[in-house]
Amino acid sequence: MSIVGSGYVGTTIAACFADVGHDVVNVDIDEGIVASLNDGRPPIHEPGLEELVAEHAGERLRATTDYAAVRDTDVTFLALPTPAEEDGHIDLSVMKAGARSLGAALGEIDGSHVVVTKSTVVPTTTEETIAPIVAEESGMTVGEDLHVGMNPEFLREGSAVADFLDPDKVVLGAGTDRARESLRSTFDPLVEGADDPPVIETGIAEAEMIKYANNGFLAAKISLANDIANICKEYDIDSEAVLSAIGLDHRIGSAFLGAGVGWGGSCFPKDVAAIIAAARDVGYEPAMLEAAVEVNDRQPVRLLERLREYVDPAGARVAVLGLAFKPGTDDIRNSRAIPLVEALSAAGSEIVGYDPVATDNFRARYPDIDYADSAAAALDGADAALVVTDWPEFADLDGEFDGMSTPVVVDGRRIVTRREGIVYESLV
Ligand SMILES: NC(=O)C1=CN([C@@H]2O[C@H](COP(=O)(O)OP(=O)(O)OC[C@H]3O[C@@H](n4cnc5c(N)ncnc54)[C@H](O)[C@@H]3O)[C@@H](O)[C@H]2O)C=CC1
Ligand SMILES: O=C(O)[C@H]1O[C@H](OP(=O)(O)OP(=O)(O)OC[C@H]2O[C@@H](n3ccc(=O)[nH]c3=O)[C@H](O)[C@@H]2O)[C@H](O)[C@@H](O)[C@@H]1O
Repeated sequence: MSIVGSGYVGTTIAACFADVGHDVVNVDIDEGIVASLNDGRPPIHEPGLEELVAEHAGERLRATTDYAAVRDTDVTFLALPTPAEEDGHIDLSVMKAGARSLGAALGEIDGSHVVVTKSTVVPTTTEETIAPIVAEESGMTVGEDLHVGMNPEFLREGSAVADFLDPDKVVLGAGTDRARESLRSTFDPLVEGADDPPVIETGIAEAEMIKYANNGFLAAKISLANDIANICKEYDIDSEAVLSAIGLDHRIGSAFLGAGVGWGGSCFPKDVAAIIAAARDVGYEPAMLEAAVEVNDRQPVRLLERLREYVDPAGARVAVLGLAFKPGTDDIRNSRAIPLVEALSAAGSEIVGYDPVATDNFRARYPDIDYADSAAAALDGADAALVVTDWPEFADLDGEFDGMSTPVVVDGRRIVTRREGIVYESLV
């Protein structure tokens, strides 16, 4: 099989498919990524990925910048980025470029080929945008020698390999029997090795929509938890007690009820924005998803309101603890630290950021704030601390607070333990 795009998803699934016995070729335009993979080193950091790539590179796993490699395979997965445009709409420019290159390469084959969208795309994209481009460039005919499928991905950064190899479900969207058969045989060895996940065979647009429904529901679940936690806060009720109690109802479930400063990352924000924009285009105003975004946008504002109850940010030295969008990653895309740092800068604060692994990425975007190489150093002399990412090490902070000039700690993730000698305020 071929996998076009070798980023978070493309590399993870390539290594995992190789591990379950497939011959895999990764096609990426980035020569550095290709060289690194062929050397046995993954271009991204994910637990377990290094071992898999090292084991299979040069054997069942290889990488190339040359799309011609797809001709020796019978199925190609497109794992290319689908970012959001300024107005929230999905930006399909990279997908279209990939489809063009793929089609041009397929033009020279005799038999048939299956093209599967792995990227998150709004409903109808695969059939109405991707398939026609591949068909036009290749001269193939959809449903005859060109078969199309959609296989959404649910892995999380930080546990990508484990999530892919042991999924809650596998969704196989297919336009023809040939595409369905190809998806089945691709996933059979994985499904057999996993904990018997349900396999949902469905149409292509349904598969596309399942991905947005999944991410939209999870993002909205967090926002609803935040809404409830905000009410608790106003009543001085312990939101954790409330949320953990409702999580015991199996109809609600305890996952993704973590209230705090909200959701970020490379996917929830862009995917919720894209499905809202797509829904409006077809004449529906998705009020719940819009509210999920509104609540999420308010959480950092509320955190600063809490801070202002104790410290005037103008001229204050504020330690921002946690710059990554979630613990366990150096990814800062749509991190909640971003709106906070921008608002603190606008208010005239002197900001010092600290993150166990994401500092370099944050510094590249915000070179003008201070950075510390430990939480203790960030807290030293600070007038206030904002806790933004729930890194486990922040739960152990204790004597480090003694170095603060005024020990005000405003906790956006309810991770710091209250102690004598600090003014502790939680967001929720
Ligand atoms: N990152 C994640 O945790 C998840 C991402 N997704 C979805 O998967 C898709 C891919 O996301 P990521 O892997 O995170 O993207 P990424 O940005 O990490 O990787 C994309 C790769 O595509 C390559 N590329 C760009 N243009 C190309 C072209 N014309 N031909 C060949 N290669 C090209 C880039 O060099 C890069 O290596 C997106 O639709 C995303 O929403 C879905 C589930 C999880
Ligand atoms: O489409 C995607 O790319 C992926 O998006 C998310 O995965 P990811 O963004 O890696 O991270 P999550 O663990 O879901 O966290 C997302 C954000 O929600 C926040 N969060 C999560 C859980 C919670 O209870 N509370 C909460 O605020 C995290 O801090 C983080 O900012 C989904 O969980 C994956 O299933 C999906 O495949």
